[in-house]
Amino acid sequence: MGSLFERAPLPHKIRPSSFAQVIGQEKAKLQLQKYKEPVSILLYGPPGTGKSTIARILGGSWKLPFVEYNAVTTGVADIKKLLERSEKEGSILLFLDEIHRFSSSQQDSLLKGVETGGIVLIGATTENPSFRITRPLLSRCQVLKLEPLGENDLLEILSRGIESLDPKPNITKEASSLLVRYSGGDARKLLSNLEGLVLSRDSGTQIEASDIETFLESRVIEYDQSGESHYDVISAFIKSVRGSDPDAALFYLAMMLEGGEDPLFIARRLIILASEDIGNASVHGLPLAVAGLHALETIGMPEGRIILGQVTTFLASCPKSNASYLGIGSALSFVKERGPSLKIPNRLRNAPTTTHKKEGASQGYKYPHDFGGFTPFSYFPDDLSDNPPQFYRPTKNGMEGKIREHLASIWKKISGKNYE
Ligand SMILES: Nc1ncnc2c1ncn2[C@@H]1O[C@H](COP(=O)(O)OP(=O)(O)OP(=O)(O)O)[C@@H](O)[C@H]1O
Repeated sequence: MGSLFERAPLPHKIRPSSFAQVIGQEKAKLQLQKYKEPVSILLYGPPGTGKSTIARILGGSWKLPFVEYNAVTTGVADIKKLLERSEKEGSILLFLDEIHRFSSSQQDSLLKGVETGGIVLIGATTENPSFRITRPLLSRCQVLKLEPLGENDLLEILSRGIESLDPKPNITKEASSLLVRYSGGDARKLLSNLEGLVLSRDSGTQIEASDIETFLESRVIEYDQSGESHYDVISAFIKSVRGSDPDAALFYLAMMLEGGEDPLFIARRLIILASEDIGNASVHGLPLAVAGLHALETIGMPEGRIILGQVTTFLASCPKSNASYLGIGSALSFVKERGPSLKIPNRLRNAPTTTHKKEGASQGYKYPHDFGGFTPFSYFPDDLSDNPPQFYRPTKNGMEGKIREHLASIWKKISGKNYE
């Protein structure tokens, strides 16, 4: 058991690292321990009952590199990249949380890897796989159902949590039962509530049933981490940052933190936003968001809230541009349509040998620094030179405005570019 990070949230800190430490789930454990060789599995069960925990344990016992994605923030391109990596490095265990959020075509992108064994998939879902997982994927996976954790299981997990806290809190039996009842069978919620409760009180005082009620009542916002409200709040959060409203963004950030959302999940979403919605309008956005994730991993909670608060307010206050996001999107569509038939022009090829030179490689290339840093030149394949496509259309926002002015000034005599 344990986490790399001393200050990691309690559920992470005491996550079981072997089947012997997993409480309950006897039927599933019995079945899982039979899988000596890697197999792809769909774990179906209520939130906080051990799905990601089990995936990690399997990864360890099969000695496979472990990659964790959430289907909400993952696309076909990520799966393709993983497949390419597995072709070079061998099998990879992909733990795909919320797999039911993948569309049919996204699920199809997993088939090749699962079929060849390059990707050993462990998909986690709270929804019945027969309805939400495509037939071809379903037929390639073992389906295992995790049961809701019973009262005794939850009490055992709670006492593990209590034992691991320093100083060890003093909680009455009634208070423990109440915490279990309010967890709704979700061990993560149970442990997060315990941690929140202990942090909100002076150490050494006895925690009674009435304290639990007061504490939980103060959490006015009903926030269901794996249900619809999780997606509604993260969506409202992202939209507020994108919409440059730091106050609304902080409001939704606070809602997520109060509700026990995984802070690392929030930090990862901010990294994507920094590139997708701010991009070159403020080039400080992406490095700050990445630094935020690293800082959070090092510092943990509750201080991690300060880091998330800073990253959120900065990104919300930055000028916005989705020009590079749109640019790579249209370049990818273009290459998909035209790419294979287009040749790299000789003037851009390297000429390391005399044969290359004889073929004309590098002939006509103009080294921009010989011309003061820039000289007009045709970089596209010859078939496109007459009418070169323009993918990047910088906005006038923030620093991108300067980029746009610069590009306009150097490319002004060249047809096909439009920076007006
Ligand atoms: N069966 C269990 N035995 C012991 N601890 C558990 C068990 N299930 C969950 N936990 C505790 O709860 C935490 C969260 O569990 P885990 O991430 O495995 O749940 P999950 O089923 O993947 O949830 P979700 O669907 O919400 O992602 C774990 O880190 C661990 O501390």
